[in-house]
Amino acid sequence: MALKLSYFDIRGLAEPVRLLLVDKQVAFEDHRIARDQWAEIKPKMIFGQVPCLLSGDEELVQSGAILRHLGRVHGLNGNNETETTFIDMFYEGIRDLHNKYAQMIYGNYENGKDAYIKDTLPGELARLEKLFRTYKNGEHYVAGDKESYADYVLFEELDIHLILSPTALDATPVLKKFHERFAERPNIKAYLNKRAAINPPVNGNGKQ
Ligand SMILES: N[C@@H](CCC(=O)N[C@@H](CS)C(=O)NCC(=O)O)C(=O)O
Repeated sequence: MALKLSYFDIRGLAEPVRLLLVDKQVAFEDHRIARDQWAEIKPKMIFGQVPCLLSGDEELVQSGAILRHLGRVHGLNGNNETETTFIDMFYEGIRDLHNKYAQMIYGNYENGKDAYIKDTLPGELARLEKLFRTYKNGEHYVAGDKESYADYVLFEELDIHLILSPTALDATPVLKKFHERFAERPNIKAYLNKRAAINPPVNGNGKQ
């Protein structure tokens, strides 16, 4: 089934999807929408927004739905109901952190960045680290021995926070190790090297 992922030329909400597809060696067209094309494309999108994954002639939107779909199709969704629910719960927790990050990035970067790093982030990461240790003390993936869609989201979330603050993970060694391990996965490593040469913005307003 031909896949086409449409999004802006930034990392944003599409990057975990790209990471998952690259890691699983699923071929896809990485369609990057230029800002001046958006006015024409927006009305064609189900919710007027992207990312959008075109799978054959099926149009999938909402980043969480896209990730869960790929999770089911590629066996990245846990081995049983308990694991699947845990993975969903973990994903939603990351989304909550990402919403706080996005509020700061888009709404209050100049005045809010330092306070976000100092007052908001440590508690958020500590909670995620505690949850991450649920399975096998966090030595592998979100749900234990096998990767899930939430691992790609977690990796990207940690990665963008390291851009924001290079010491962000110093107080959460288990998450820090996960980030280091995940970056060494051969397909991810090759993608990260390729991406570094282009260095696309993380966010739509160029702040990161
Ligand atoms: N809940 C949606 C949010 C999608 C969203 O906010 N997309 C933004 C880019 S990150 C967008 O399309 N912005 C352009 C617009 O709204 O016109 C999801 O998770 O996919």
